[in-house]
Amino acid sequence: MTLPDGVEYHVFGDSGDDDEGDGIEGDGKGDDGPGSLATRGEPVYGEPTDGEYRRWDPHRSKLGAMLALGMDTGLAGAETALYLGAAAGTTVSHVADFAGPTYAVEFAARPMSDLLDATESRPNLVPLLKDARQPATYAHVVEPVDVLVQDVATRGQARVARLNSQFLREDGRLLLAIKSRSEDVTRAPDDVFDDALDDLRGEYEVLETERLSPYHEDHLGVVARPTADGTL
Ligand SMILES: C[S@@+](CC[C@H](N)C(=O)[O-])C[C@H]1O[C@@H](n2cnc3c(N)ncnc32)[C@H](O)[C@@H]1O
Repeated sequence: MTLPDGVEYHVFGDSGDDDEGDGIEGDGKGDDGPGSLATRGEPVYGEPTDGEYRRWDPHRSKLGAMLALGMDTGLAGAETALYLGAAAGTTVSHVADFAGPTYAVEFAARPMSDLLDATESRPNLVPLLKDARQPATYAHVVEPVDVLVQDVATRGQARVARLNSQFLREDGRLLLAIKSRSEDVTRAPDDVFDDALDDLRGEYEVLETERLSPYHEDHLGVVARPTADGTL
């Protein structure tokens, strides 16, 4: 697996709580060396740091889990990114550490102040207090992007990804985490994932899927690319 430029494995030492035993160090599919996934930037969520490195905790980040599990995200670094479901900035701050312009959409006002704090040292991180189900409300701000990252814990996650495909370049990637319980707590996760993948098709070609356990239970990581029609 290739990590994007700006993301690497770094040994934080004892206090850094490196990922031994989590399936990353030594035997993880995504093992690019010893230590823990890290980017360089100001800390955001109390994560361990070592100089300019900050640990990217895959237990707290679906995209971090996708990278730690060795999924082929297609990320190279310096991409233009649209992130849906930014919350307080845990994951999108790591994205902004290695990406170019990074638009962060979040509709809840409460986590916004933490997200704004994360933007202070990241001039490339653009917070948008918007509903990801209404892309027309931010279409005038967001330029075409190389990667659409989505982690919205809401019903209709595939629909949200379809609605936002308009921003994705033809050769871009959708990196989606689907949470089965947000769709229907009563159904088997595999059935929920099958329906969501069916819903994506037409707008996206699914390239890879992987359950995000042991980091996130009942979540599916999806890498997809837009189909030719209707993209920028
Ligand atoms: C699981 S949390 C995201 C965690 C975040 N991605 C991270 O790793 O740091 C899901 C977030 O999606 C947001 N959300 C849910 N539905 C949304 C929508 N329609 N538009 C924008 N944000 C939404 C929620 O408010 C919540 O903050």
